[in-house]
Amino acid sequence: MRSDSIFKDDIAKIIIPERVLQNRIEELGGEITSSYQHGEEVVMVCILRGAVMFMADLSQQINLPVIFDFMDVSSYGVATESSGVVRIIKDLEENIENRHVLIVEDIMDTGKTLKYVVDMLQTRNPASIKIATLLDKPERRVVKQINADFNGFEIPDEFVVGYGLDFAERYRNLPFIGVLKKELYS
Ligand SMILES: O=P(O)(O)OC[C@H]1O[C@H](OP(=O)(O)OP(=O)(O)O)[C@H](O)[C@@H]1O
Ligand code: HPA
Repeated sequence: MRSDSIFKDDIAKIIIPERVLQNRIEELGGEITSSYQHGEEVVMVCILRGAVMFMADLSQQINLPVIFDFMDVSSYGVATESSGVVRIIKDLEENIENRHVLIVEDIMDTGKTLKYVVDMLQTRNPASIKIATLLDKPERRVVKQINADFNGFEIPDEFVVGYGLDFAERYRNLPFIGVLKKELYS
């Protein structure tokens, strides 16, 4: 972390440093590329807002023609516990029928958000749906029928911020994944 970081006193520890994060994203890009046919077009669906950083970096490591689209769903509001009620705030612009969809998500926690998004996109008859998540907190899973095809890191059950992930909309612009000090939200 920069020594003059405005958030320095809020982060208990860094669990995934910037370099480690970027190396893994490069690997994931390779895995994703080889999982499709050569030259196949993929519609990358970024789940706003947390997956913005991951979408931007991951897409540059995928050697396929990719189309960007964005969907905004929300279940957390300003809380650190999922409300369980997923709302669509912004839908896709693209018609995904008969197209290959790669959902790009920052974190799978309870799994409720991804389950909801996958079920909804499935009704639009895409050629395929795959999921790429940067982080997975398996201990927190409530919805068991959902798995990421590509996952960056498994992390313990701690509330993390940075690299797109927020607490009350803050900390998204940190270049690493860190654990927020408990006293800031408990
Ligand atoms: O597996 P789950 O328990 O459903 O949690 C994961 C979801 O929660 C967060 O979104 P949030 O609603 O906080 O929106 P944000 O991406 O805009 O921060 C995160 O970005 C995932 O989309
Ligand atoms: O640990 C987390 N941090 C930020 N947002 C989240 N959404 C689900 N889990 C988390």
